[in-house]
Amino acid sequence: MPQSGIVKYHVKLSFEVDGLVERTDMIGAIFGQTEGLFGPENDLNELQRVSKVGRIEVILSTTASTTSGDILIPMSTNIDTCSLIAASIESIDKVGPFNCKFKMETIDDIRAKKKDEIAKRAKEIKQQWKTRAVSEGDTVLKDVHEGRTGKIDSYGPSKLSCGSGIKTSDWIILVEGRADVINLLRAGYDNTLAIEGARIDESIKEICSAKATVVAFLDGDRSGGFILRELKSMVPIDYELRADPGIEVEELTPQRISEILEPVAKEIKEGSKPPSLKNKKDKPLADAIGKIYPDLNETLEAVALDDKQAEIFRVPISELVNKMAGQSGIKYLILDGIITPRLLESAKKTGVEYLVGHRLSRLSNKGGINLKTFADLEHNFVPVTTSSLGRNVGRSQQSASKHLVDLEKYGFIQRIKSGRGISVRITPEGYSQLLKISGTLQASLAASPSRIELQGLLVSGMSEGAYYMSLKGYSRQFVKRIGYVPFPGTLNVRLEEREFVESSRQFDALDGIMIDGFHDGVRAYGWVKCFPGTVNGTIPCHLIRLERTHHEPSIVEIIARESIREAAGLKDGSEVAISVQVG
Ligand SMILES: Cc1cc2nc3c(=O)[nH]c(=O)nc-3n(C[C@H](O)[C@H](O)[C@H](O)COP(=O)(O)O)c2cc1C
Ligand SMILES: Nc1ccn([C@@H]2O[C@H](COP(=O)(O)OP(=O)(O)O)[C@@H](O)[C@H]2O)c(=O)n1
Repeated sequence: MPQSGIVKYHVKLSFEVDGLVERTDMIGAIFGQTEGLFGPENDLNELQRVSKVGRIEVILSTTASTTSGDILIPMSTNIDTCSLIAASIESIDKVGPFNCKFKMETIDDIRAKKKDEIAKRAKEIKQQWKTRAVSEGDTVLKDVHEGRTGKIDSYGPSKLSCGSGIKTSDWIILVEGRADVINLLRAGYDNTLAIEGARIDESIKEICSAKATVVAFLDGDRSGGFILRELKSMVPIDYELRADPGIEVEELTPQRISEILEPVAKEIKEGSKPPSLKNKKDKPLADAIGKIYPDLNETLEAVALDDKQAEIFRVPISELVNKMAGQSGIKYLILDGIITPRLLESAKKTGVEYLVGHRLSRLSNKGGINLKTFADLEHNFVPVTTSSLGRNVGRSQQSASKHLVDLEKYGFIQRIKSGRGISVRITPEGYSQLLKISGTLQASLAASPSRIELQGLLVSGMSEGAYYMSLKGYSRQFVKRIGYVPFPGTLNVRLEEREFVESSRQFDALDGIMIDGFHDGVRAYGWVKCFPGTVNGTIPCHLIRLERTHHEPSIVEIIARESIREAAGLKDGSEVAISVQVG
């Protein structure tokens, strides 16, 4: 085979020799008798030297007195040279002392053959991919719509494109256009409605208000953001989903759609299950408690009800024992607190039948009173929306939703559907995990260091630091807030050890000196958080954390009044120690 270049042609010849010969005789005849016929550019020896002809294969078979066989010559020249070589070999009439005859059989175009193979394989891949996409779609379809298949349809007076399932599904996905509806149908979602243009149609408001859950799934570009804002001002959106940055929903693969939508679909579907009481007999009590729990929760008060569930009194728990003394006719006593032995005793004396609170402290001798917790009655759930939860923890709505699913999987929370949204509560297992975490946090905060020390190696980047640092929008603020115009650039330090990378994450939660992000009319620039410190013990600097960066977490960036490389005589690979003041 040619060493370099791609084999383009296989030149095949057959031969017959009137005598017994070996491979080397054939090769010798081919090279020897064609040499110099048509100049170096068409000479087999020369062509092989420049790797345009590969190793010549000779396949021999012999009889008692003759030899025949085939020759295969891999070539990467043009077809003219191939033909010329074939014709030259056909002109050979002697191998050693024996007469012979060569006959050109074929010139195979290897690239064409390869192309055919590639095309065949491509068809296979496409077929497999299509099959996979369809089966993925089917799974989602089965999970989400319990077997319904969808087709494109239209909705309302404006004939908005939609999936055929929007009328019957109790939740709806709002997308931007018809192509998105089609793409979501491919992925198995038929409860999709295209808003078609940023102006929100009246009929959209109508259908949304009739659905238990409304999901917005918009393009990952700027206009997707605008549409989302507009939508949110017109209709209540329970879940805000976006395609990946810069990508449109119509461009997503079925697999990606499923990754984005499935957790939400699952949550909606699971959330639709009504809460199940441990004991069905508690239903009337649970209903009664359900009416007062939202107003009682987190008030630290107690409410007493008579047998018709009418309120007798409502007092702070601290006054409850005194209040109960001498009371009669209390059937239900419900408190936003723990049922203690003292309260139990007092309730017994008053003739209370049902005593309900958040938890029971160690109690013995119930004495005929029905003791219940809100958890027993499914009433200690807190309503949440995954978008607000995401906002609170600085994550996307998708990841908040995924976290809730995971927390439930581990048994730390329970979720139920409530009204338009979901409600969650922490399980005893979740509560004990929280206690553990809070203990660890308290211990580490008590020992919280006043400096964070990091070590790493100096590395170069893509010279973007200098550009950003030179922008007026930043440099004006730097002077005001850190007291100097920094050297244009950032010194990148790669933290080689995991413990330093972990330490550096603390900066994200710490307050630093803020340099605000800004907009220059064309694009937005992110914020910068600065922490004062020193490099290698002497050079004053600020470690910066950026809202937007292309660096991975193992790289920290340092700014200073001067060039740190020059001041400390550093080059790529030099060790850098950073000491940053915190708190
Ligand atoms: C003051 C400052 C502001 C920055 N603002 C942005 C920004 O708005 N968007 C962005 O993508 N990167 C921003 N960057 C980050 C750079 O893109 C980059 O991640 C890094 O800071 C410098 O890269 P380099 O080491 O390859 O030069 C900013 C960097 C600095 C120093
Ligand atoms: N205070 C500073 C800031 C940057 N620098 C260096 O100045 C150069 C320009 O910074 P930059 O952020 O544009 O470049 P890279 O970090 O992308 O290589 C880099 O070689 C930095 O390491 C420095 O020596 N001292």
